Amino acid sequence: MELCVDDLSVTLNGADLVRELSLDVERGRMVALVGPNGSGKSTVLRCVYGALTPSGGRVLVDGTDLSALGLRRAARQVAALTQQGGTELDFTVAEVVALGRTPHLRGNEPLSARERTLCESVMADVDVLHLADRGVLGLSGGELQRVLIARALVQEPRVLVLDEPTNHLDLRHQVRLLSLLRARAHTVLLVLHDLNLAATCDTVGVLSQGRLVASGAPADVLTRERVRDVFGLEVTVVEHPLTGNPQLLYSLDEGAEGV
Ligand SMILES: Nc1ncnc2c1ncn2[C@@H]1O[C@H](COP(=O)(O)OP(=O)(O)OP(=O)(O)O)[C@@H](O)[C@H]1O
Repeated sequence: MELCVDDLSVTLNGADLVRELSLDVERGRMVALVGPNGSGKSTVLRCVYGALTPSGGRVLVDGTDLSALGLRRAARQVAALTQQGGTELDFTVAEVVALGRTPHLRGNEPLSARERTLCESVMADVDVLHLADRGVLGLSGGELQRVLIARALVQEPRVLVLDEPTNHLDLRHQVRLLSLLRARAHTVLLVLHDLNLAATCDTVGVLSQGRLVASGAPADVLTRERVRDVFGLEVTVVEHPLTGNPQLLYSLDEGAEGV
């Protein structure tokens, strides 16, 4: 198993944010975590990429407990796109992407020819190569998000952990990103709010109040009853005519109780 989240619990300031959560991601598979705001998705990811020490349980990557590794070695195992992943300094796009190679470099060692080619090809993949010489502070939200995704990809980790990677992306870039992750057979744990995008993943895990209340194939998990129970929303579930994945349809009338 590439990533094994084993009996994870997080208690902060007396609140149980994550409760006894276990989840595996096989090599080359994509697992989406979905759930209402505040259900604990980011907290789980923070434990996986090492920003938070769980109160109980452990995270294993390829059988190794990440907490036993130093920062550099851990960063070769897991790369993260976080919700607060921006930069306050006006580095160029190319410089920010190249920072993804830091865990693989010694001191001020320059990038090798292979690494420079890797950075360029990943920038082309996520459609930011044309922005290479621009300062990141002047980018649009979606452009910056794609730069940060590129930085995580060039890190070449075993496992990619992506917290709402489609945030800010237009529809074409959302689809392009998930297609790329799938085509390259990356091992991915990601948080998504769009349940129809989550339905394209191999496994969907549903969080509610810190508990994993369902996990499995999208068609088994994304049912009308579960969406009603967990999200409090009435949806109609139809089968995608081409892929067979479940697709959720909703109308504004069903969500009219206020936010
Ligand atoms: N340091 C903290 N102390 C107390 N509670 C916290 C702390 N950090 C997060 N929380 C709470 O933990 C809960 C889970 O937060 P988390 O960010 O994991 O949710 P999420 O499912 O990712 O939500 P969203 O969909 O809104 O991004 C929330 O209620 C949040 O307010």
